[in-house]
Amino acid sequence: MRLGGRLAAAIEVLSDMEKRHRPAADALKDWGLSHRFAGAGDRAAIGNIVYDALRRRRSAAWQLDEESPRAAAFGALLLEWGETADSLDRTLDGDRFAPERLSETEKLAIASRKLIDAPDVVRADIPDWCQPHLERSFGEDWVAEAAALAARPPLDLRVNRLQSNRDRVLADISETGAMASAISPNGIRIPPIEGSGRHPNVQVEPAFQKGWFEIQDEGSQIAATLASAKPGMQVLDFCAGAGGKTLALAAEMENRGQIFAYDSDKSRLAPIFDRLKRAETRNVQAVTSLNSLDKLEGELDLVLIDAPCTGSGTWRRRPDAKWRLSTRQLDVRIGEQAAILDNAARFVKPGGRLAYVTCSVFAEENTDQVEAFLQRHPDFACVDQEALWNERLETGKARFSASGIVMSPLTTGTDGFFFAALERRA
Ligand SMILES: C[S@@+](CC[C@H](N)C(=O)[O-])C[C@H]1O[C@@H](n2cnc3c(N)ncnc32)[C@H](O)[C@@H]1O
Repeated sequence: MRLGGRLAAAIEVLSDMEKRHRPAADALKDWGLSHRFAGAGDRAAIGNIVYDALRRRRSAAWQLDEESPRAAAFGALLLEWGETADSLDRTLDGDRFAPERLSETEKLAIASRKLIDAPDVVRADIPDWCQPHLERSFGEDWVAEAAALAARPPLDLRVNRLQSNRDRVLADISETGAMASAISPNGIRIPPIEGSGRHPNVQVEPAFQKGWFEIQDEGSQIAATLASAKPGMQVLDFCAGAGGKTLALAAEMENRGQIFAYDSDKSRLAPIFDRLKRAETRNVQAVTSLNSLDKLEGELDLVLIDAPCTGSGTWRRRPDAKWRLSTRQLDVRIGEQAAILDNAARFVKPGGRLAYVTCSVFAEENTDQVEAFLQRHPDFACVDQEALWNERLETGKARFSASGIVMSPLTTGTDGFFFAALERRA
């Protein structure tokens, strides 16, 4: 397929998403199933246009002065693929699979509108209601922070120290362009893709099959490192999900001590069993019944809460979620987070630690939660978060406050994450 056909396909997928209110991944999968002639390269390119269009939806609408799937897809090529109105005209000319070429009105809008003059919410590429939340979290940097959340993400891997080391994995996958991560001591980064490219399918690498590495955003790796699990500890991963952080904690603990991996949703926890096996993790018990944990009350060295959240820190990877999110969902998550904090804290032993993590950048889900928790639980106190960072990591600088650490694409080059460590008084 030429660019014109790929562009037309992307418009079709974006229209389908809009009409049927469905996630990008589902709409792209369906398109692929009903267009089997399209090769892997075509699918990757169409996916890239769709995801770029979703990341930059408001800028694209501003640029073309038109809000439609067509404007979003053309905008993606103009804003992210280095195309111009002229180059698109030339490329699409004579391509019978291409969408209608840019109209004179659209061309006029492109020529006369400069993104730098656009309102803040447009340059930030966010829904209006998110502005006060981002402004509260990032102060005067909020537009730049939000814009960084609208860029393409890298592919991050975490080396499993139970089985390998970073140099060995880097040597093994050297042809992928992988390099050591900037901050995470066990991290490897494959930079963001360009244009119509795609990230290598690292899951087919023998090194992956052997359990030498996992796919995990560097921010998530850093959060697991900051949790400070040590060999021999008794640990509860209270929202374990598919076990991304559990596996990182097990490696930090060198397979010694015990991790209870609990999740209230059995289906979310299910993939953990295969992952534990592949990583050769031997100190994890997956738990699906909260009652079975009762005997651990007041006994554990570390309780990690990787809380359900809005995911506003992951908009680079899931840009469709940015437009679906609502204040109502934010309120629901805030309620869940407070309840989980109260429920999980009782397992921490006196002198033990509670680590609270979200992949959101909203203060309401982060520092506000920590501060409200401390009001309700005066037997807990925050540790010095910046000192903890410096003790656990050799480099890097995030946004530090007394009640937590915020990572973001702009400051740490990671997804947006929040981490806070609290200690229960002995
Ligand atoms: C951010 S995800 C966890 C991701 C996982 N820790 C990882 O690193 O791959 C949040 C998880 O919290 C779980 N969850 C939601 N409400 C919960 C509750 N009340 N108790 C325990 N887990 C809960 C969800 O099922 C979901 O798997």
